[in-house]
Amino acid sequence: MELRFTKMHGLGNDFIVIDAISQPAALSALDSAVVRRLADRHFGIGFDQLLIVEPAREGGDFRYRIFNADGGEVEQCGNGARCFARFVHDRNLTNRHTIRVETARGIITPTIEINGEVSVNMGVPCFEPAQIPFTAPQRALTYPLTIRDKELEISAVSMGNPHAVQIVADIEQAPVASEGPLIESHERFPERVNAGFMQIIDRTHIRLRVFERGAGETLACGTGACAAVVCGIARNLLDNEVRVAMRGGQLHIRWAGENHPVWMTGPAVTVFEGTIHL
Ligand SMILES: N[C@H](CCC[C@H](N)C(=O)O)C(=O)O
Repeated sequence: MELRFTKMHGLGNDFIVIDAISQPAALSALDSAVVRRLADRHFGIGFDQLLIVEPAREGGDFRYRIFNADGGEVEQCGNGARCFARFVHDRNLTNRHTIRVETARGIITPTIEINGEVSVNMGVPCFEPAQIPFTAPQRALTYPLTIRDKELEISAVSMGNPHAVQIVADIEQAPVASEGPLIESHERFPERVNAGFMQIIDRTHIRLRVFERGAGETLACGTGACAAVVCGIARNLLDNEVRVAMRGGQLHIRWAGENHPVWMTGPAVTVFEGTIHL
């Protein structure tokens, strides 16, 4: 079997996008073992996540499915949402500039801006531990989290997918490689978690690194940027509009506060087209 794919990235967080509307056989072919093999940067194509474009089922324009490099299907991907919008727009699968995209955790609405960037309403963040999911007696701004012999102070939030965010003094010295995997697989996160490391530069500017669930440290993480900003705003450490600088580039995040949606704006780039031989 052959499948056409498009290689894309959002600030270096890289994806392959597969149109399962014109290639319905993709849905049965892409099991977790195949996704893992394709994700390998030597034996496969190489990507952080695989994105699938499916026909809508619940009144949206499209359905959007996301698989991490480890083969696990997940609920949300922010950089991927911008690339998804760019993909369906550039292939004339829609003539809309604001697209209603069904995800495992509700509808998100990317808009292709005049300057070519993509803005996405990423939905309302959820801080309730049970919804993240995260084991904690009650909702709090921060929680102690013990890994090996060290107690961390984290915030926890869901952007549809789970995030644990901690503040560090120097992002370049942050223990992402050593602590990231321990946080990712911590028992208090029964579905594992994305581990964010945030350095606050000032109330409108942070630097961020994310050890992603199922992918490891990526050059950028869209939901991670949203999670870090809303946790910072909830702690009154940030204003409502924040520039998030990551290794792959910058995102602009806006949040008006509790019960409001988070807005993310940034680029989406098409790199090449290819054919998978399964
Ligand atoms: N690793 C994430 C999915 C991809 C998120 C990230 N690439 C983004 O841009 O939001 C998870 O397991 O929840």
